[in-house]
Amino acid sequence: MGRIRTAIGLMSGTSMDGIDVALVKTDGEGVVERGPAVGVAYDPAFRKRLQAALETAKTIARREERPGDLADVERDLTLRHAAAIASFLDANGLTKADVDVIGFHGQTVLHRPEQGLTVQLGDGGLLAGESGIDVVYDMRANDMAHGGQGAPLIPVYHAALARNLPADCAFPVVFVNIGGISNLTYIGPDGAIVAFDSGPGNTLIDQWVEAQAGIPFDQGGMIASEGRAVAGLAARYLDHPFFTAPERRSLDRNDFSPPAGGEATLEDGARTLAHVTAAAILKSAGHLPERPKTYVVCGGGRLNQVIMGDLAGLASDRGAKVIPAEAAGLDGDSLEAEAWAYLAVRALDGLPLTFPGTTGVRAPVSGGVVAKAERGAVSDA
Ligand SMILES: Nc1ncnc2c1ncn2[C@@H]1O[C@H](COP(=O)(O)OP(=O)(O)OP(=O)(O)O)[C@@H](O)[C@H]1O
Ligand SMILES: CC(=O)N[C@H]1[C@@H]2OC[C@@H](O2)[C@@H](O)[C@@H]1O[C@H](C)C(=O)O
Repeated sequence: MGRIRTAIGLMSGTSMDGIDVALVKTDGEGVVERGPAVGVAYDPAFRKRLQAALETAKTIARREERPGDLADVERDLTLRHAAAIASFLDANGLTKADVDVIGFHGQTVLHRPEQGLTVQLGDGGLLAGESGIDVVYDMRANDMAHGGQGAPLIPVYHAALARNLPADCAFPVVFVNIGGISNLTYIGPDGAIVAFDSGPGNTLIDQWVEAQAGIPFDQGGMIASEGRAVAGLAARYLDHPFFTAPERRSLDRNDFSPPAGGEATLEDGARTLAHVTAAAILKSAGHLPERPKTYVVCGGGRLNQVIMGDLAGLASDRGAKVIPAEAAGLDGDSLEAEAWAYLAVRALDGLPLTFPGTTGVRAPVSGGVVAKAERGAVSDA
């Protein structure tokens, strides 16, 4: 067992709905003690700025470029993370001295694995200075430099959690994260890990209901529950070459676009896209080495009852059961942030973050950049 550190993970995911903060005590290996967690929502104006940042980022050719107002957005984003840390510490009666490291994801604004390009806004040095805590950030780049897709990174944390699942979670187990994009991690009976992005998660639904009704997401799947799936529209998404590609690859939020306004009613569009989200996961799972027996679902999409209903139905047809993370004793909202805390500790100890079976990297590699609190210095982890 390695040294146990107290780490805080910070995740601003592809849904751009806010910052998830979670504390974990861990040795970066088998010891994982999950602590408090909180979600801090972005105000609508900042969410719009992030959405605009994705457009601006499309011109980036080298990952350090910050065209347009991206440098300002990065600073603002980082200061929001610093404020989230300050209020999290305060709310939990902690001080910076109680925390060894922060794992800082930042905001992905561009992800083009085929070009070896992935860009996360987030100034680790600024966050270390503001919080007074060492920060590990930019954890995707080293994987890409070694031939990986730069995502998903969460599988090594799923594998750690899989060691302590309730006895009724039969293996193979698949952890599914339904965020903006969905990704899955397969853990075989022998502990083998296979992981990849599995398709659009909530991003199409969010963009659809925003454009059609001016609301940010389909709470509980209420809108979808009043609609009917449009078969042709669903097929258009599920026939995307991504699902039949010989090699699994990671996705950019912009790889799938929402339907055009006239293609469905608000309800039918939401119903169709909820089905696409569920069916995409099962379609991608067809590339796994063995049929999964249990799906453990994390991320905001598990709160959409229509997605969950379709997922349960499709999985049951294949002899598998679907449970939300909470039924496995986990917290489906904070799991990604917990993972970034866990990854930061692994990075400090030089342990691999990614593996050939998770990102396609040539050999297991560590990663991340360390920004020291006291000196404002930055170095590779
Ligand atoms: N109560 C709810 N009912 C239905 N959907 C919800 C609910 N709460 C959140 N969501 C959906 O979950 C999304 C946020 O999920 P999550 O925070 O897991 O994503 P993320 O971390 O931003 O994305 P990613 O995992 O792709 O990086 C929201 O945009 C919304 O679509
Ligand atoms: C490039 C990037 O930010 N990818 C995210 C995104 O959101 C989900 C999916 O696409 C996954 O590949 C990844 O995040 C998770 C947390 C990961 O790296 O494991």
